[in-house]
Amino acid sequence: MSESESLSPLPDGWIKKESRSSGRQYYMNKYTHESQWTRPTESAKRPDKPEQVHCFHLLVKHKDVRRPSSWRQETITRSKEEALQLIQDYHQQIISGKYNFQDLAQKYSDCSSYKRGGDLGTFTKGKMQKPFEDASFALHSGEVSGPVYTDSGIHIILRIA
Ligand SMILES: O=C(CCc1ccccc1)N[C@H](Cc1nc2ccccc2[nH]1)C(=O)O
Repeated sequence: MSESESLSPLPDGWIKKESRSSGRQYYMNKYTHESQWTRPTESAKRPDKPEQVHCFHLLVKHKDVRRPSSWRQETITRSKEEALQLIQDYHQQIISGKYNFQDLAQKYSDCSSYKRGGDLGTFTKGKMQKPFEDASFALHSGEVSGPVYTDSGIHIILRIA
């Protein structure tokens, strides 16, 4: 390392460390914790902000789901076909503008999020069941999905952000 390099300050976001095994100096990116032997010449890169979405959903369970019970019905007995018919009715009422998404979710959703009109808050990838995640991230803000099938039942999803 030249004289000038050792005197110049480290670029932003780097920490100088010493290897326990070899005693050699190395440099660690304080944002990603990645390390390198060579002295950095540019500021440390920050990880991309993980993409996240904010969604509401209305869930209709049926007798074959993982937990066939909800605040609405202790033992859910409707068939998958009956659940789909209900979801299609709700979907039609929402896209026609006849009813507000949150009002229907608050009245009819079989998920505990009914208390907040179906609001699930924001989430990144890796948090929700895959079909739900794929549908959510495929929506544009303000868009309502068609029927989405998960182990919990049949959902319609509204993405707001
Ligand atoms: O797992 C929950 C709680 C979901 C929740 C997330 C964030 C805030 C509030 C609730 N409820 C299940 C039904 C259920 N299964 C889901 C699968 C994907 C998204 C939402 C879901 N809701 C159930 O009640 O059986």
